[in-house]
Amino acid sequence: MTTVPAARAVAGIVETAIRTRRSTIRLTEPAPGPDELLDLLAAAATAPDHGQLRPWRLIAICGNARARLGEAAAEAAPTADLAERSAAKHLRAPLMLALVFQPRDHPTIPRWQQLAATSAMVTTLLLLLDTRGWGGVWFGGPYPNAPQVRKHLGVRNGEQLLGYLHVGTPLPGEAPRTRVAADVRTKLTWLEDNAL
Ligand SMILES: Cc1cc2nc3c(=O)[nH]c(=O)nc-3n(C[C@H](O)[C@H](O)[C@H](O)COP(=O)(O)O)c2cc1C
Repeated sequence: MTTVPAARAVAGIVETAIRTRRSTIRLTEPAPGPDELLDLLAAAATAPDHGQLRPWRLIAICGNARARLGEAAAEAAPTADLAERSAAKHLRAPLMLALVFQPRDHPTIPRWQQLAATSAMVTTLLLLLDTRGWGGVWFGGPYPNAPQVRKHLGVRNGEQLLGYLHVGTPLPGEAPRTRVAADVRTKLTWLEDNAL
């Protein structure tokens, strides 16, 4: 006889948090400070991670440091217009978290698994921010591979900048965006063979 497992008491709350989370693009002050960020990061670091390699590090960029990073990114832009736009992007949120992937050479844990673990950590961090009332969104750039940006942030050889989390307070009065449910029926295949 098979029995259905008992759900943990937090099941409904966790599921609601996941189903209602949205990325927040329009952000304002304040943003979480260093103590809260470390606390959130400790929680996010519980995400699945083969070998607990934690192959990542974050760089928190706030205040005038955002404008200076914006200048470095602007240098990498191919046109003056894109330079201006890319510089402005660095001032959209009070806090930017540069996501640095640090893959290790490992005999049994390939790079792709380390990248998957890093992505799981970032996704968990976004969910935690959202549940605490902070807003956050993951942007891939601008120009994460540009030498100017890598040098400015001190991204070392072998490391890869996976973009930035913009973090802050959702603008007051913004209605939460509703989500169109994904049709996942074509995303799941069952293989079953009950033959004796
Ligand atoms: C690795 C990664 C990079 C992303 N880069 C961008 C980006 O550069 N620009 C953008 O508009 N959205 C980007 N997105 C998508 C947003 O972060 C966000 O997921 C999207 O706006 C959907 O919002 P939702 O998270 O509320 O579903 C990226 C997402 C991921 C996972």
